[in-house]
Amino acid sequence: MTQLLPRIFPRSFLSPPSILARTFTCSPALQKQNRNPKMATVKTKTGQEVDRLVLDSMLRRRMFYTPSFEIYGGVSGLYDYGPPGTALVNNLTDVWRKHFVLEEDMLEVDCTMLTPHDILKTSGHVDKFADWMCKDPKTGEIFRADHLVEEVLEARLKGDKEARGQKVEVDAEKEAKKKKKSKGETKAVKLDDAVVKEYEETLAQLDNFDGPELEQIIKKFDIRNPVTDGPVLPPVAFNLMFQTSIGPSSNMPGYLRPETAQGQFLNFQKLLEFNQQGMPFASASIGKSFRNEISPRAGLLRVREFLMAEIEHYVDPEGGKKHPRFVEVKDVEMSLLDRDVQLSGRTQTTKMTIGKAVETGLVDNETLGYFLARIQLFLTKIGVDFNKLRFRQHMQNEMAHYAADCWDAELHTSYGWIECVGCADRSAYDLTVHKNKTGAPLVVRETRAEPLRVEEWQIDIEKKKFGPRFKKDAKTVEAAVDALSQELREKLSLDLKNTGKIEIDVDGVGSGKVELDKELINIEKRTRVENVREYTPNVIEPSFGIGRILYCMVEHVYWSRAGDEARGVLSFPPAVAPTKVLLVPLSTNPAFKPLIQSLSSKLRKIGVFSRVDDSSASIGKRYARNDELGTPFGITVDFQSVKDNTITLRDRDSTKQVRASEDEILAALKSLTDGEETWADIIKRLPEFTGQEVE
Ligand SMILES: Nc1ncnc2c1ncn2[C@@H]1O[C@H](COP(=O)(O)OP(=O)(O)OP(=O)(O)O)[C@@H](O)[C@H]1O
Repeated sequence: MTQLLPRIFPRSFLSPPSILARTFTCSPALQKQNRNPKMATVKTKTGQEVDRLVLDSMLRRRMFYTPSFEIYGGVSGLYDYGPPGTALVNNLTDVWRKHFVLEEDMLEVDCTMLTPHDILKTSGHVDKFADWMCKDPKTGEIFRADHLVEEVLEARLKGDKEARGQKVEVDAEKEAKKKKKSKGETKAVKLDDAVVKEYEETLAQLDNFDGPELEQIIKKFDIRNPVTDGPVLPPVAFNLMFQTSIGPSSNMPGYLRPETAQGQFLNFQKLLEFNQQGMPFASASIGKSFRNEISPRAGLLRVREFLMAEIEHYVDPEGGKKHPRFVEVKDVEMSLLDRDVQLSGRTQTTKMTIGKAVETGLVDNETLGYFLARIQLFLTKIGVDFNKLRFRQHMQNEMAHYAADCWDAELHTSYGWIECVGCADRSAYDLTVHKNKTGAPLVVRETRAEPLRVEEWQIDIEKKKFGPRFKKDAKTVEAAVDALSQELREKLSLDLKNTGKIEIDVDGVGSGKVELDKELINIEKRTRVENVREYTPNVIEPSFGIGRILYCMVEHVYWSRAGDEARGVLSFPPAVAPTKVLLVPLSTNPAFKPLIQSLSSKLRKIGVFSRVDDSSASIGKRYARNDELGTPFGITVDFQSVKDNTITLRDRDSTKQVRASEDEILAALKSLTDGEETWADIIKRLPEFTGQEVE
């Protein structure tokens, strides 16, 4: 009997009311998706060009993933993973844990997904975690503004190329969608050279634009609904968080978290204590995040619920943010696409070691550089093709105002370059805002070797009067006073002396301005002797989207045997392959059963996940099925095995086999799946088998 893969697979956490109320609605978005026009081309690792539709249908047929709630019509942007997909996710996160958490002694935490409003208000998500969308007032269609600009300008550039008789790479998916919905196809219209340049420059910097800038671009280039050619309204901000309320009384608004980071920041003080005040250190977390994307598309690449793996590395901002292990990665060569190149409208990457990139200041500091290199090592370990990987620096406007530097690891696929990992130096922003809001000491305290004498402007607050004057806002006002810079304190001390009162800005209190007089505060220059240094650590944050990485990696390891599209192979490295070894008895003869059962149990004991295929299909068919599932090794049991306990081991990629005793093959499998040996090592030390299995 065929041994089944584990049947536990995570379902989407989000359920539409239609499912919960058991009524039927059919999502037009999913219907559109299911119509599945001819797709773009996947360039495989062996250089073939395969229609993406072929890979897509293989992944669905083998149940790597499937649209959630499909029999109810589905909801775009929500997917369930099937057994091989779930195993792949688990193996990816397992490698991630070993590569980052274990290797660096990180402190892993698991925080709640439900987050009260106040936390996300303080972090800035309530006000700023938004994308820009525009609406076609006639059809009601909603577009993500930057995607709309991209689509229209790319179509015009394509039309220009056609008119100039140049070769055009066609994204057949987009073309087919367009044709289906409209009369119009891309028009072959020659553009002015200056216009082409302007379009290209705009596209290269698209991530750099905010809403008003996108509005200007839409006006300037007369961007319209690509289907109806109708005008669209100016972009408006759309917050991407799913709102909910916590508890039955609905008086505690909350959100499903859009990232795992905030839970880690809020536990900083306890984690530092757990780490016995040792700095630097990192926390890490793997968990679901939720974003109400305006236009989810491209399968797993843009979804509304996804697994994130995030690291928050806390570092002393003084001393250049050095990393003690940077020397181990400094020679790692990387493809870097820097900000200046993008601003000039180009997309060429520079190959450079990370050591050089940090030395020349291209990458801001060692700790950031260390993580960029470690991200690359992780991605190539799980099967990502180095030649389809680049690190793109964020442009100034693209970064949050507090970020010091930010790079995305992007992977090239049939959808173009896709951001899969973000790596940002978030400075001290997050810990500072939460500290200011709550008064919790999210800081590091270190005893100084030599006491430090500091001349500074100090503010004394008359607490007895402060409370009655500001009531519930007293703490917030006090925190704002504490946060005043030395420069401002000096200026305010003069104002206070001259006018008897001052005004300061306080976030979240009425109009934001608060008046303070001499009765409430006093500002004076004094000398302070500091025995303990107190500082807010800076945070370097590598942030991984597991689903995106999974899909891009699948495209990178995909190829078809002998150029035959029907014979797909997924060459997963053994560490991430859903099943490590397939056990195949030569036929359904009961004589093979005891040996298969004993092999199965021995493999379980040594921790190598196997699966039995004892169906009546031919051996070739059974292996072909497992090529599609990416199973790297196969053991065949024949009558020779029953006699002398020798078995064959087959390598998925080369289809070569070796024959040896059961013990030798099991030991080889263990070292192959642990990554201690490769197939090239095995075939050197065990006899190759080129004959036929004994029937
Ligand atoms: N809607 C999504 N679907 C799947 N993965 C996502 C989604 N949004 C973000 N991610 C993943 O989470 C990682 C970190 O999130 P981050 O906030 O940096 O993404 P982002 O810059 O908002 O992404 P994008 O610009 O593509 O919307 C991304 O690199 C990506 O792998």
